[in-house]
Amino acid sequence: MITLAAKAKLPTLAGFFDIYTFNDGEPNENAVIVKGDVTGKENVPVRIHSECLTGDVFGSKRCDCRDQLLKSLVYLGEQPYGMLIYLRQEGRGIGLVNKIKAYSLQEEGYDTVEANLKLGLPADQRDYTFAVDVINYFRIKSVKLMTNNPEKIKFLEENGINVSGRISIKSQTTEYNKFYLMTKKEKMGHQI
Ligand SMILES: Nc1nc2c(ncn2[C@@H]2O[C@H](COP(=O)(O)OP(=O)(O)OP(=O)(O)O)[C@@H](O)[C@H]2O)c(=O)[nH]1
Ligand SMILES: [Zn+2]
Repeated sequence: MITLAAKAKLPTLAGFFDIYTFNDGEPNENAVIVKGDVTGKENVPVRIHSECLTGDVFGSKRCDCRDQLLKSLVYLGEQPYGMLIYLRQEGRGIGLVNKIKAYSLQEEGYDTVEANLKLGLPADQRDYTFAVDVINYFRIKSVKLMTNNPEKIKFLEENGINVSGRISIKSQTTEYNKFYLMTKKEKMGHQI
């Protein structure tokens, strides 16, 4: 269950959005940015983006998060309606300190999945309940999910959301992220 906490206009590099924050009884302050009027609509393009401080903010090349974030924003900015749900689940839910510990292990040769396991943590600890609640809050009839991650689609469908399509977000492969992207494809089933 979520309730609206505050809403305001948010002009961005990708056009005009509204930003919503909600109370959901959890300590994380998630943000939702909405293009146009999504209420009651079908086939709404939705990006569920997981926080990556190193990538989203600092432009780290170890991952493709910033690339996906910017491409999603530009795409949404061109649509009549759509939204981006920004979930504060850094490091696939393990937090910043653990993610940096995992990076350090990756420098010793572990891949992104093995590094989490080595730390005694699950490979992916994320939960998309907040996203489900947001989609229901706007009474959205169906979504086109902007993702390469089949787990996100599965979670939404198992929780009663009608996923009418998938929009893939192709990100740039570089010498720094190619092993990470390959691991996502081969070990985490990403459609890339
Ligand atoms: N634990 C850990 N988290 C990482 C690592 N690299 C990126 N992340 C986090 O992974 C999350 C993004 O997940 P991805 O697997 O890149 O993509 P996704 O969100 O599952 O899939 P898409 O919807 O296609 O973007 C963010 O929370 C990042 O902080 C890493 O090496 N270890
Ligand atoms: Zn990242």
